[in-house]
Amino acid sequence: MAQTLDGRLVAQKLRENLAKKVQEDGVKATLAVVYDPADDGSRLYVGMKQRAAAKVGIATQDIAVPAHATTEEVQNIVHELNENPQVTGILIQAPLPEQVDDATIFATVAPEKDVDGLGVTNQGRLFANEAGDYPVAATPKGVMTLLDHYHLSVSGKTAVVIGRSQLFGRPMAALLLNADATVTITHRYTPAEVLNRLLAEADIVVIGVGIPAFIRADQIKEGAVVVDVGMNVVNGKACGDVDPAVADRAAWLTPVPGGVGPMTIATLLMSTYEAAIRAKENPVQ
Ligand SMILES: Nc1nc(=O)c2c([nH]1)NC[C@@H]1CN(c3ccc(C(=O)N[C@@H](CCC(=O)O)C(=O)O)cc3)C=[N+]21
Repeated sequence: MAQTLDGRLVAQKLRENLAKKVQEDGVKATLAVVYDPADDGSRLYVGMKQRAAAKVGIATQDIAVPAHATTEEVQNIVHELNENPQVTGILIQAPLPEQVDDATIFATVAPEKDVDGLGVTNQGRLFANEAGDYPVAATPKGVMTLLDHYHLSVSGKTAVVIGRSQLFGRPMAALLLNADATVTITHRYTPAEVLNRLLAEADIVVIGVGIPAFIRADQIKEGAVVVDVGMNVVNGKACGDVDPAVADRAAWLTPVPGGVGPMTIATLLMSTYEAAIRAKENPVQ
């Protein structure tokens, strides 16, 4: 039976440490969250982020995108937040209304306020494995923190990332590569037999495709580490992309809920705090 990678527990520790630091440093951080209020998931997750931020002493400001806003209009909202000295961090909650190009909006966020690391400057730094402090997408960074907490080294391991989004798959693969794993990214055009061949060899599998039970136990190598980034609702209950029976073959598995989700939120808050500290140390002239 797989051991649990308990994201809820680790995230709670991270938030407790962060709350102490925010208090000691007296840093004022304000996170602006730009989101689509017509998206059920976004309303739920934005509410969770606000409550978690309030508990650690980070202020939030939520900006609802009007239903018919154009990409340019949302860019203008972001420009104003970029110039607002009160706002230390900006999160673009995906997905925005469908007529808005998410990637263009991510790229509009000022790099020093881009706390989810989704703009081209910060993604470029990540892909170049640049040294130094810069924000990295919260979900994949949270996955790395969780693996590290359980002393699961990725160096020299074979990793398969399923999904190639700007939010998850691409930065996940970059982080694993930067940590010296041998990484393959698969996606919707990867033939099933290729995926199965790769999974049979994978020491680490990280999946985020939004399809319940996409991965079954017989596809996984015995003793693998399986990280489930999926966030689905089936019969009113949260579930991931991994069939629960995977626990019979994997050595380690993240639950849903209680795995990657809480790590994402704790990581976002830490990145928001770090951006506010950097802003204090290097004020923009
Ligand atoms: N720029 C951007 N960054 C994101 O990080 C981002 C985003 N856009 N858009 C949407 C997704 C989704 N997301 C979640 C975060 C936490 C939980 C979470 O904590 N879930 C709870 C369960 C919640 C429930 O019960 O439904 C858990 O897994 O335990 C879920 C989903 C962040 N996202």
